[in-house]
Formats: sequence, C-alpha cells, structure tokens
Amino acid sequence: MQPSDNFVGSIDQGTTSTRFLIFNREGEPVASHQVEFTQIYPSPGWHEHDPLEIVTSVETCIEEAVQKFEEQGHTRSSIQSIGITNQRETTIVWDQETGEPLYNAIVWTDTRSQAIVAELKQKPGAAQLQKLCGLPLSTYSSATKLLWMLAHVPRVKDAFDRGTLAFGTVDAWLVYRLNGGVAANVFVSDSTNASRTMFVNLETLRYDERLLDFFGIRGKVHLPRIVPSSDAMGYGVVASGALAQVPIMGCLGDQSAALVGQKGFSPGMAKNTYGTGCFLLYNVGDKPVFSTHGLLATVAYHFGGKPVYALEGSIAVAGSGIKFLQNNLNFFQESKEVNDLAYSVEDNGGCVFVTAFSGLFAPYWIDDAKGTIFGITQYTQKGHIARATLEATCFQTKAILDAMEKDSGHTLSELAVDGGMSNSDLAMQTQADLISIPVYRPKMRETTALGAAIAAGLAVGLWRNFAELRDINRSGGAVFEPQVPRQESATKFGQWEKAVQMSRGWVGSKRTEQGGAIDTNGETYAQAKIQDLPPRKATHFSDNFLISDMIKSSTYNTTVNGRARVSIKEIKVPPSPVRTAIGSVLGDLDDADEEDLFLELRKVEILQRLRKLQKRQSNCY
Ligand SMILES: Nc1ncnc2c1ncn2[C@@H]1O[C@H](COP(=O)(O)OP(=O)(O)O)[C@@H](O)[C@H]1O
Ligand SMILES: O=P(O)(O)OC[C@H](O)CO
Repeated sequence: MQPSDNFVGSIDQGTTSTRFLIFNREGEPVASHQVEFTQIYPSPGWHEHDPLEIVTSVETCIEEAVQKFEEQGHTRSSIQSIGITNQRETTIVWDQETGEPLYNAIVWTDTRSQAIVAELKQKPGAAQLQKLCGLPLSTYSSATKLLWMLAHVPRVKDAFDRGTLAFGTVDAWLVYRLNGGVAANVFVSDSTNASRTMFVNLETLRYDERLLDFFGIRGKVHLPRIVPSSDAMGYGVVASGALAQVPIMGCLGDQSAALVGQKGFSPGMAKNTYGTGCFLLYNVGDKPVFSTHGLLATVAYHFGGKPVYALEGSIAVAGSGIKFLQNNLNFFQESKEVNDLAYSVEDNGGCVFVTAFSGLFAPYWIDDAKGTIFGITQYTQKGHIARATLEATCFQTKAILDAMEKDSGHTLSELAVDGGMSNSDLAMQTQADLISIPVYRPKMRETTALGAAIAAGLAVGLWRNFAELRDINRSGGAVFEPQVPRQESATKFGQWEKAVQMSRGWVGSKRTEQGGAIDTNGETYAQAKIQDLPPRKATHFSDNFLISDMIKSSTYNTTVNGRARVSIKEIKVPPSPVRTAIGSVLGDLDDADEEDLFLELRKVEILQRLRKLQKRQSNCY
C-alpha cells in the first residue's frame, strides 16, 4: 500500500464537544464527526461531565466518521493508528477492581476546591511546589479536585481506604476504556497530560514523592504510568467497534496538540487556542522556564528523547463566555452569531466584562473574583455585552503576552491562532488591535486534532520527521493586521486592568449587621497582628496595575512565604497607572515571591478600605 493510501484517526475530546477526524498524509481531514455532550453545573462554580458519556461520545464519533469515510470509497483498514487529544486537568476516579467511575468528572473550570487550596497554601512546602511541577496551587490542577473528592465523596474515600482508587485525567480514562477497561488494564497517561496534575516533576517527568507527600496520596492512589506523547506500544489497541484492533499511538493534552498542529516546533514559536478556554503556549525548548509573571511551565510535547517545554498562559473563559450569552442569556441560537451581534454596535459602549466565572487564571490568578460587568447604563445593548465578552479574552491574551515577554525576554512578531472562537473575525481583529502584532489564522482550524494525528502518524511511520510536515496547512490562512494606534489600545487595556482589580474579593463577601458591605478577607486582615519589626533594608516594589481610590498607609508588617518579614510603609498612587510601595524587608525575597508580595500589598489596600468604611459607618450611626 502507498503511504498516500494511509490515514490516521484523531479523537479530540474537548470541554464542549467530542470529535473524531480521519486525516490523510497531506494533513487534510477527509471525514469527521462531532457531538456535543452534557455540561453539568450542580452549584455555582461547579462543573462536571459524566465519564461514561465522554466514552460514548467518542465511540459515536468513531462509528459515524468511519461510516462517512467508507462512503467515500476508503476502507477502515487503511487507518493505521489513532491519536487522542483531550481537555486537560479534568479529573476522573474509578475503582480498579470494577473499572467503573466513582463520581462525575470534575472539570478543569470547577472552583469547588477553593477552600482546600486556601488551606494548602498555608502548609509548609507550598511555596516550593511550582518550582517542581510548574503549576501554581489553584483550583485549576487535578490535585485539588482529587482532594475534594476524597474529602466529600464517601465512595471515593472507601476505594481509597481499600487501596483500589484509580485516578486519571481524560486521556488515561479514554485509553483505559477504549482498550476494554479492567480486562486489558492499560493504565497510562502521556507526559503533557500528566504534567497538569501537580503530581509530576517537570524535569524528570516522573511522579515526585515530595509532591505526592504534600497532597497526602503517596502509595495510596493508583496513578497511570507516564508514556511519551508519541509511542508505538504504550497505549494499547482499541478493543471493539468500527476501529477494533487499531493501535492508539499518540496522546497529547489539547493545548499541546494545538502547538504541534500549528507546527510550533522551534523555540520562540507560539500559538493561542480560543476554545472553551483560551491557552497561549510558547515553545521554550528542552528546558522548562519557570515564570515569575503568572504563567505556567508545562510540557509542550514529548516525542521520545528529550521533552520540549512551553510557557503557558491559561485563560479559563473564551468560547464558554459565548456559550453563556447563548444558553443562559438567550442572546442567539448559535455561537457563530456572536460575531454579527458584536458588529451591530460600534464599540463596547463603555462595558468591560471580566469573565471570571472560575476566578481569573493567568496572569492574575485571582481566586476570589467572579464574573462582573462594569459600565452598564441605560444605553447598554446586547451588542455591547457581546463585544465586551469577546474583548475579555483578547485583553487577557494581551496581559499574558506582556508577561511572556518579561519571562522570556522575547517579543512575538505574530500570533498563530485556532479554536472555535477564532472563527469570529471581530474577535481576531480586536486581538490584533490590542496586541499590536498581526494575528495569523490557518485555513484548516482543526489544529488540535491534527496535532494528535501527527503524534500517532509519527509513531506509525506515516511521517518520518517534522520536515515532512512542512507543507501541511500552509496556504489559505487569514492575517489580521493591527488597525488602531498603540496609544488607543493601551488606554482600553488600562480600563480592563482597572476592572480586573475592581473584581477582586467578591467571593466570601458578606453584609454586616450594620448593613455595610464588609469583605470577610478584610476582617481577617484587620485582625492581623501588626508587629514592630526593625527594618533591615529599604526596598522599592512597583506594579503596573491601577488602584483607583487609594492609598496612603501607616506601616503594615507581615510575612511573605513564611520566610521574609515585610514592613510596608507607604503605597503611593501617582496619576499614572503605576503604584509604588515603599517598605522594608527582613529576610530574603526573590522573584518567585513577587506574587505573594503583591498579595500582601493587596491586604494593605483592603485594610485601608475597611478603615475608611468603618469611619463612614461610625459617621452614619
Ligand atoms: N463562529 C464562532 N464564533 C465565536 N465562537 C465560536 C464560534 N464557533 C464556536 N465558537 C465557540 O468555540 C467554543 C468551542 O470551540 P472548540 O475549539 O471546539 O472548543 P473545545 O475544544 O473546548 O470543545 C465554544 O465555546 C463556542 O462558543
Ligand atoms: O477545552 P479547551 O480546548 O478550552 O481546553 C481545555 C484545556 O485543556 C484546559 O486546560
């Protein structure tokens, strides 16, 4: 059989839908099928999927796509291997003895583990985690979702106590079930997915005892064996259905797959995928780069030999914001209509939508924010809200690119994009205008599925090296050139940053008996012990976000990461959107502590607000 008669299949199991695509050697999809599946939102901030429905959706897509493929005159035996790509971090647990799930999948967007995260942050060793695994302690990773299940789901705890609890991300679950479950017991995860759990050392790509001990699961939970992303033997074969006996040879988390599908194989290349969420991955080569500006370090891909790493900017809400307008607010019937609705008005009409449905991820990592629309007046129309929704992801992308530039010292000259929301021309034009560089959108936008197909195709020899991929999906793309002056973009971005700061602190707020809104965090901070520490060295901190209504503080003493005692004397807000804190540090702080230091600065602001509020209240009563 000629190579041109051979094909690879690609399962793309995303947050909103599942697809199966069959690619030829030119990297063109020749047949595909897609189904949406149930999104379960049991409580505010909770988001679940049914693990069995995920498997059924994959099986349905395979059956339907293979049928379409054969209707074109091809035979299923020409499909040489299968690749899998999937939503990452989403956590599934099952009983190793029965192979049955013990709870719904807790989706990556879910924020129910917030209290667990807050508690873990106080634990010794918390500050060292990110250096080991590349991820910040947040509700996003799988680890805290697993801990939540152990604390709240008796069936999960029982299996844990009996030693039969199996944990996996969606890739591990799919490989396990497609191989036939308990009977074959193929229990593996690829390096890119495994590195999103917080259990894996980013440099060795092995489970790290320090991480497992920190989360209290060492030796108590069955974890999948970690396998390279392209592997001829590791992932077994499909047990039944239209592609029975076809080997699975590729596996990548969806964001890694998109980078591969965009052929971002050289350091300095980046892509931004606007799916349910939006994720910018920047190839940094064969050594991880640990961010000091709110980004994640992650595995880009691992095709045998040395893994390749990426800096990642993760945005929790992109297309899901559009789905929210569609399903919850009934703005339109189909996602693609958002574009025309947003074009129906000239601009956002003064509205800024901080789509913090899951708090805010990179580069801000604000757990206590919730979605907030600022600037609504009687003038506001649906079109303004639609625009503000699209803009939110673009603003966050701009913040991520700024952070990436600081971490890498490199300025991107063009941004390659893909994913469902990238179909909106208005969103992509807005993106180019905000980041002042061209945005390149390829013609074939199923780059995530293509990435998994490439992983499987390299393993089976359909392609022998990256050079053979060069011409795939190269022509017919669209370029969006920046069209507004930088100063105008900077002004808009300043407004966004202001809105981000104003959205903080909502979670946990309550009303006092006197009727004034008081932030519970503020109360805690007000009780914080103000000690008299002798300053050792004077230090200058600055940050570029706008604080609208504050601050001149008296001295505030605190500790950062339990190591350095910080005494903040004064926070100045000059007319420019740069604030400066003047203080002193007793002990050592390095760049990695910057974020924690900003948290302390934030406490001073809250303390100030509380004082102001109390003063106002005592004037009233
Ligand atoms: N034409 C469009 N314009 C804007 N958004 C779109 C369009 N088509 C799809 N979307 C959005 O893209 C998302 C789906 O993108 P996709 O890349 O399939 O995501 P996932 O892999 O997370 O399931 C949906 O949330 C949907 O609202
Ligand atoms: O479903 P997507 O495409 O937004 O991707 C989800 C991510 O993998 C979550 O980390």
